[in-house]
Amino acid sequence: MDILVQNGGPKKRKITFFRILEKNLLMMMNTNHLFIKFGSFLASIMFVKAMYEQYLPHRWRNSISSILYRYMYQFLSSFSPYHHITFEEFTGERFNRSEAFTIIETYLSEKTSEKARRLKGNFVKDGKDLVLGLADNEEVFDEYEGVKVWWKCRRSVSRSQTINIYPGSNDRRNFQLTFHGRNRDLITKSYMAYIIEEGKAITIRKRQRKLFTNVKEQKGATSGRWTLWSHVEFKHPATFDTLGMAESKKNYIMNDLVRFSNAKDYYAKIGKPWKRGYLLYGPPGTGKSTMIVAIANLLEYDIYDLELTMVADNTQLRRLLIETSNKSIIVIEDIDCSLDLTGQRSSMKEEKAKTNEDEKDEVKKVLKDRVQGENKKSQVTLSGLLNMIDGIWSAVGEERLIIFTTNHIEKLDQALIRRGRMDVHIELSYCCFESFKVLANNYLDVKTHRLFETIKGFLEETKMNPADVAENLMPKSLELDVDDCLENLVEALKKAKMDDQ
Ligand SMILES: Nc1ncnc2c1ncn2[C@@H]1O[C@H](COP(=O)(O)OP(=O)(O)OP(=O)(O)O)[C@@H](O)[C@H]1O
Ligand SMILES: [Mg+2]
Repeated sequence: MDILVQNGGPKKRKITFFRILEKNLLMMMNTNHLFIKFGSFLASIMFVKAMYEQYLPHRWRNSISSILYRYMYQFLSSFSPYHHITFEEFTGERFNRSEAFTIIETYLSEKTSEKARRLKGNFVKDGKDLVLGLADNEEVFDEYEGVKVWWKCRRSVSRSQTINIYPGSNDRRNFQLTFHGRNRDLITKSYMAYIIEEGKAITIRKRQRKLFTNVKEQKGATSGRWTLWSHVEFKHPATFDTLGMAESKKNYIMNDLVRFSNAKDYYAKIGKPWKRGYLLYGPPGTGKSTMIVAIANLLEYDIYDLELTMVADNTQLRRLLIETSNKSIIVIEDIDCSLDLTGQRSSMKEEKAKTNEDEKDEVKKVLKDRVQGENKKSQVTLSGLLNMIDGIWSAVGEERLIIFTTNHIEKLDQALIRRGRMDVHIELSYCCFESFKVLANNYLDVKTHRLFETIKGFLEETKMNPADVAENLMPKSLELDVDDCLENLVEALKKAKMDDQ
């Protein structure tokens, strides 16, 4: 409300103002009537406001207003039982987003988006997913162990006159958490720890998983940092459901994996880094690589496919390890062919025997020659690899699986595969009837068939890997004819049996 005193010059007007104010204050103090006291109090405030607007230079007004507001706020909040914690979006360096703010934002986007009335949406993963978050200045409540707290996303626009080259960088956002003072301990200790854990878990759940491979050092496309890994989006439909394997073995492996992924405290208790080694061995085409994908899909981990021949030396191997993220699988496929690691701890006699054996195996010989050629560049040693698996550096990061695959377990150095390094050894073998049933169900949607008994008999007598069984089960035309597919398989099994004899 503006009060104007129009008569007289500015000096006279000022005097009139003070007189009226004085009269009001005197009236307020002298009267016994509550109503008049209150009325004159209000009138005094209005006069002060009018004088303030009339006589105070404009440049002072904002700062005086904010000081007054701050003191009034402090005065009122000293009576309030509620406490506040503020998390700024940017702390310290202006363009470094605060980790706490990001975690809270993620937490609130999932936990409170059902409760908030005003939300804001954003597309992520190249426009495939919609993420909802709290709209600016919207408040929402959350409950923790029966205690209610309030979150508010506050946004203010800086009044600074400087022009900023970064879009939106004049906006300041923060999350304000409000709670009753009597719950202070619970909120600052357990609730905050809970938010951090949940926020991180949600981030991991929602992230786009990646398949990494090691490269010669290059600049990361998004981070701009020099990196040794390049990646693509990880998408592979193989799961434990589609994996042909005896049910009991499958359950054992799945239970072991799930137990591992929930065993953070256990590993801390026994004083071991939170990692586990798996060795998958068996003939070609028995599902080793497929199982790695199934594991990654089960635990929602990233995969780091490490090509050892591309690694210059042990130091680079260590750097590669450091650059891997948590919740990931580090895979070295065909470890027996990757580098000539096997001979380094064996005696000369064993080495010679091994060479003779290899020469029988033509494919392996070609591979070995190639690897020996590439080895000239790579100086990774067995001890370097052992250190990567369980040396001091292996404790960098957590929740990681290291998986080796091989077709020839007998050729590997015992030090490499002993328990503690490769904790679980899983043999993937030729197709058994149980594996066949899983494949038949996947490929043909059949659980029983008159030819099943015949196939069972053949599978017991002959060795066919699941990859070949799967290929025979694939319909050869657009129309799915179960009889045809199963007969194809019977023919193939017959042929394999004759070849074996
Ligand atoms: N146990 C299985 N269950 C389902 N599919 C399988 C299985 N084994 C093999 N396959 C199929 O055969 C193909 C080859 O399997 P995979 O690459 O996993 O074999 P591998 O054991 O890794 O072979 P290699 O030793 O040659 O690397 C896959 O595309 C997969 O579809
Ligand atoms: Mg493979």
